[in-house]
Amino acid sequence: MHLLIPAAGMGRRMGSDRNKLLLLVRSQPIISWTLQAAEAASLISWIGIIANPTDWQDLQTIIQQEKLTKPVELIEGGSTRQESVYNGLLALPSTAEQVLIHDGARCLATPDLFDACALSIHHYSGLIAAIPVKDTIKVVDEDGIIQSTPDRRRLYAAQTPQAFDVKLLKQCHEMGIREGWEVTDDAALFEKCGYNVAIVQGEETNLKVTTPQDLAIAEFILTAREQREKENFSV
Ligand SMILES: Nc1ccn([C@@H]2O[C@H](COP(=O)(O)OP(=O)(O)OP(=O)(O)O)[C@@H](O)[C@H]2O)c(=O)n1
Ligand SMILES: C[C@](O)(CO)[C@H](O)COP(=O)(O)O
Repeated sequence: MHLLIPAAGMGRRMGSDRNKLLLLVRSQPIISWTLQAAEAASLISWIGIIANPTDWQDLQTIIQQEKLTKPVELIEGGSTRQESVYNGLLALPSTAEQVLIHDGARCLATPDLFDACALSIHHYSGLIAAIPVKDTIKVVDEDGIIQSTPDRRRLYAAQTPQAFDVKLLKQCHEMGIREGWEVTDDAALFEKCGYNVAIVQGEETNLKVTTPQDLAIAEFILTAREQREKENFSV
């Protein structure tokens, strides 16, 4: 299975002066954790990192340090996540029939989650990892006045990995370009084109590192994981 990793963001909400994926969590760049999970996922055979050429040298160094056994390609990013993913789709090897797309910023996704999505995409043409929302969600008008409270039992928070049939996703992106659609995930393009998108159970810990607070939470989760591994090893 081919994996595209959008990694060409600016990290504005992080307030960082460089791509946030190069910031360290537990002494390793965020993107390193993402790559380690992709390397450990047994069903991923090829990795495309979509990034700005200004970061390519740093990324090459990280790729070498990680000693990845899977082929990795660097692909030029766009000015939005949507554009970056489209560039990634155009750069896929012609043999790729299905693709997983996973935000570089979701560095806590487990190899099992990648594999669960890679397995399930054989039954659907589009799917996403997602978890039921825990809060009550309000829809507001432009003045911030609540208009409605959707039934929480029908609400899910979208994560990545997201997986799709490559030909269909390319068509949806091209339709999006023609129609001027601006969306924040690939599933939204699929939905707008009238295709079904299924949900695979995501992970509570699969947060997108977006703000400085998320960095601290990611650090905490990775420390707890390492501690648990040590305890299991010593038993
Ligand atoms: N032009 C862009 C913008 C975002 N991304 C990637 O899409 C993922 C999700 O985006 P987000 O977390 O919003 O990252 P940033 O765009 O860097 O953050 P911000 O919106 O705060 O600037 C990240 O892995 C990011 O690198 C991308 O490949 N190309
Ligand atoms: C794709 C995504 O991670 C699903 O939650 C999210 O939509 C990315 O959005 P962002 O606006 O780029 O943070």
